[in-house]
Amino acid sequence: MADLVEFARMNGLGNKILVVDMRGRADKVTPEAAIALNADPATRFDQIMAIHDPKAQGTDAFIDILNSDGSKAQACGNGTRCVVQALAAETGRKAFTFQTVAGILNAVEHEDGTISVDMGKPVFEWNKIPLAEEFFDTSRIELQIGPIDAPMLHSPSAMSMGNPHAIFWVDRDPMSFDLERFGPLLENHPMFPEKANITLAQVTSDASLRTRTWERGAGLTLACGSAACACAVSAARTGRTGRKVTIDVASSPVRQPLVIEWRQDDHVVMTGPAEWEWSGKVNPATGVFLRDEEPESVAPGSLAK
Ligand SMILES: N[C@H](CCC[C@H](N)C(=O)O)C(=O)O
Repeated sequence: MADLVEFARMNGLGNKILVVDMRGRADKVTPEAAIALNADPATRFDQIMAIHDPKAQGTDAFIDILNSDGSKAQACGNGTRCVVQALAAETGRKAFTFQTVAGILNAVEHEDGTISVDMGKPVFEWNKIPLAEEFFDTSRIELQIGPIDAPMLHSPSAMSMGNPHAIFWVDRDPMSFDLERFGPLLENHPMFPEKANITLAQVTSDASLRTRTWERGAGLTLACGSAACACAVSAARTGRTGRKVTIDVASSPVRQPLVIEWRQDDHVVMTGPAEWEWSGKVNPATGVFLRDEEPESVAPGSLAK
C-alpha cells in the first residue's frame, strides 16, 4: 500500500473539496484518479487541492488544483481555505504562503476559525482573461443569450482571478434562473478560448451581493470562492458596490457569507469558513481509496476516544 497518500474530504461553504497530501513525492494526482474519485458518490468533489513540496523559496507548499472533470484550475478560493485549515490543524501554525500556477497566495487562519486568503490581483486585459475578441473595457462585454431583442442574460463583466470569470448581473434571485441549462453553453462559448466560470450576481445593497456559479470543469457547485472574488471586484469596478462586500452564496447550504475586500493595494482578500468531513488514503494514480476508521462517538465533553 506504499502508493497510498493521505487525503481529507472537506468543504468550503459546501464547495466539495478533496485535499490530497502529495508532499515528499514527485508524482501528481492524475486526471484518471480525479475522474474515478468523482464517479464514486462518497468522494464526488468539485476540486482536488493536491499539496506538493514547495518549489519556490519562502513558500510552504505548491498546490496543484484539479476540477472534477480532470482538467486543471489555476485558482480555487474555497479549496485554499480548506488547505489552510488542514495544515493549521497539522502544524499549529496560523499563516501560510502557497504557490499555484497563477502565483503566490498568502493565507491566515483567525481565532474564530475563519480563514482569509489573499487571492492576488485581478486581471482585466481581454487577452489575459482570456477573451477571443478585443475589448478595451472588459467590465461590460458584448455577449448575450436568449432572443436578440430581449436577451435573458447579457453584457457580463469579464475578468481573471487567476482563472477566467464572467459575471452576469441579474435583478432577481440567481436561484430563479435555469443555470443548469445555459451554464454549459456559456462556459464553452467561443468568446472564452480557455472556457470560463459563469456567475449570476444580484446586487442586494451597496455592500452585499447574492451569487450562484456554474463552474468551468465542475458544473453547478454549491459555492465558488474565486467567482465570489470576481463578483466583488466587478461590482466595485462598475460602481455597483464599494470595495468591501459580503457575498451570500445563494446555492450554499452554509448560511455564512464570504467577506471580500478589494484592497487599495489591488489585492483581493476573501474570508470565510472551511469544514473537515472525513479522511482516508488514496492512490493518486488510480483514485482507489480507503476511508479511515472513525473513532467511536464520545459523549459531549468527554475527552475519552
Ligand atoms: N470552486 C473554486 C473555483 C474552481 C475554479 C475552476 N472551476 C476553474 O477555474 O476551472 C473556488 O472556490 O474558487
